[in-house]
Amino acid sequence: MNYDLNQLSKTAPKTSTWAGLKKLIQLISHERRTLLFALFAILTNSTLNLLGPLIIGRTIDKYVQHKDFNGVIHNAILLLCMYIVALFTSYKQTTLMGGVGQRMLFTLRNSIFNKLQQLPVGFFNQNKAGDLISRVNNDTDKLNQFFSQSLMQFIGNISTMIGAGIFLLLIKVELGAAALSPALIILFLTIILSPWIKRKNAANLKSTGGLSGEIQESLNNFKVIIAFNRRDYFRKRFDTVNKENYQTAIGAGLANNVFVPVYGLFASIAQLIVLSFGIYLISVGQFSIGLLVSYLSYATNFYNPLRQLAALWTNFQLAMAGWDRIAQILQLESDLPLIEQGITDTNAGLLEFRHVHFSYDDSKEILHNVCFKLEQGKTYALVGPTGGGKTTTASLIARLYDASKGLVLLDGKDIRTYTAEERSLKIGFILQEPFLFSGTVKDNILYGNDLYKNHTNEQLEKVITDANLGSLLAIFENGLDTPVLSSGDSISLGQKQLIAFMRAVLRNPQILILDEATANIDTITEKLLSDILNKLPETTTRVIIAHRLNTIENADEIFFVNSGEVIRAGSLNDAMDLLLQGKRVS
Ligand SMILES: Nc1ncnc2c1ncn2[C@@H]1O[C@H](COP(=O)(O)OP(=O)(O)OP(=O)(O)O)[C@@H](O)[C@H]1O
Repeated sequence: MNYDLNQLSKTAPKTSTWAGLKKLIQLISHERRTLLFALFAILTNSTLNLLGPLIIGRTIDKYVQHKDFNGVIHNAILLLCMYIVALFTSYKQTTLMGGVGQRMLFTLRNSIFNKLQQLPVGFFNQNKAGDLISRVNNDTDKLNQFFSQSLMQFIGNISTMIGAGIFLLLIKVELGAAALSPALIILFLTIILSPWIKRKNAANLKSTGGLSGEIQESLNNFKVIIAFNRRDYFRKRFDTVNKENYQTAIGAGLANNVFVPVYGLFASIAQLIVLSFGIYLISVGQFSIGLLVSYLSYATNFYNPLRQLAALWTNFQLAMAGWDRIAQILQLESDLPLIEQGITDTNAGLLEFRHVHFSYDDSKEILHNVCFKLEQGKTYALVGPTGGGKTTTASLIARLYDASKGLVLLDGKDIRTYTAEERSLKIGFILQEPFLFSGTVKDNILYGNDLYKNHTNEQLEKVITDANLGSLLAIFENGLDTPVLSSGDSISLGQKQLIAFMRAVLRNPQILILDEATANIDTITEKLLSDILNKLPETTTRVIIAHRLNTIENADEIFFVNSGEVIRAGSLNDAMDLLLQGKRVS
C-alpha cells in the first residue's frame, strides 16, 4: 500500500477555497459559544468604528461651522466613550480567539499524534520522521495563528468594509460608486492570484518538512557519519535542501506580499477620486465639508481593512496549505484493517502462509507465492542469504504488514480477524534492532505488559527468575534499576537485545520470533539464551532467524529463504549445502 504522503498529495483532489474554509471552521465548531462572543465583540467594534466618521462629519457641519462648542464637546465625549468601548471589544475578541487557537492547536496535535500511533509500519517506512514532526509542530501552528489572530480580524475587517461601503453609497451614490470602483480590480486580482499564493505556501511547508527530515536523518546517523567521515556529504545534502527551503520561502514571501503595495496604491487612488469628485460636488453646492470629511474617513475605513485583508488572506492560504498536510495524515486509514469474518480452517496448524505474495510499496514483489505451516511447540529456523526475505516473512507472521495476495492464518483463523492487542499477546517479536525507551531496564521490560505493571522490584525479580531469565538480569549492574538513556545508547547492542528478549519472553507468547536476536551477544550469553529458549513452555512455538547456523542446531524444521521464496531445507546439513551452493538474491 502506498503511504508516501508526498506522492499522495500529488494525486489528491484539489479542494476549493470555500470547501477548505468550511473544513477549517468545522475544526472549531464546538467552540460555538466563545465564537459567538468573539463575533459579537468584533461586530460591536466595527459598528463603533463606523459610527465615528458620521458623528465627526455631523459635528463639523452642525457645531463647528456654527461655533457651538458645547455641541463639539458633547460629541467629543461621546466619541471618546465609543473608542473606549471599541478598545475593550477589540481586547476581548483577541483574548477569546487566542484561547480558541491554543485549544485547537492542543486538540489537533493530540489527534495527529494519536493517528500516528495507529498507523501501520508501512507508513513509517515510506515517510521521513522529520517531515512528520514538521507536520505535528509547524503546520498545526499555522492553523493556530490563523484562528487566534486572523479569523476574527478577517470577519471584523469584512464587516467594517461592508459597513463603510454601505455608508459610502448611502451618503452619495455616485461618489460612493466612484470610490469603490478600484476595489473591484483588487477583488479580481485576489481571485486570480489566490491559487498561486496557496501553491507557493504549500511548497514552502513541504520543503520545511524536507529540511527537518534531513536534520533528523543526519542526527540519527551521526555515529556513522563521523566514523565514515561523511560530514561533507551530509553538509552538501543539507545545503541542497536548505537552499530549496530558502528559495521556496522567498517564493512564498513574494507571493504573500505581492498584494500589499497594490492595495496601498488602489487605496490612494480611491482617496484621490473622493477628494477631487467631492470638492467638485461642494463647489456646485451638492455636498458639505463635514460630509466630505466623513466620506474620506469611510473610504479609509473601506480600504485600510482591504489592505489588511491581503495579509490575512495570506495567513488563510498558509493555514489551508498546513491543513491539507495535516488532513492527509488524519484521513489515512488507521492501522491494518480488522476484518469481521475471515476463513477458518482447523487444519491450518498454529500458523500458515497460503500462497502469500508481498511487496512493500507496490513496485517490487518481495515474497512470491510463499506457503508453509508452523505447528505448536516446535522450533523453526529461517536461514538464507542477506536480503532473501527472512525479516519480511517474520514481519508478516506478526502482521506488521498485510500480504498483497494470499492468506496468513493464525490458530486456524485469518490473521486479519485478530485485534492488534490479541495479536500482540499471541506473538512476541524480537527485532533485529530492538528499540528501547528512556527509563530503566524495568520500564523497558514492562513495556506493553499490563500483567506485571504494579509489581515491586522484588516481585518482578521473582517472576523473572521463575521464567529462567534471572541469569540475564544479573548481567545488568543495577538489575532492574539500571538506567537506559534515550533510544538505549547508554547500553550495548547485545544488552539491548537481552532486554528485548526478556520483554518478549515475559509476555509468554504462543509464537516467539527472534530475528538475529543473538547476533550481538557473546558465546556464553548466547548459550544462556539457548537454554532459556529450550526451557520455554512446551506450547511455545519458536521462529529463529539466524545467520550463524550453530544457533539453530535444535530446530525441528529449517526453512531456506531466498529471493522471496521459502522452501523446506531439510536437515541442518542440507541448509548448509543450500547456503554453500551460493544461492544469492536475484
Ligand atoms: N522497509 C522496506 N521497504 C522496501 N523494501 C524493503 C524494506 N525492507 C526490506 N526490503 C527489501 O526486501 C527484501 C528482503 O529483505 P529482508 O529484510 O526481508 O531480508 P533478510 O533475509 O531478512 O535480510 P538480512 O539477512 O540482511 O536481515 C530486500 O530486497 C530488501 O531490500
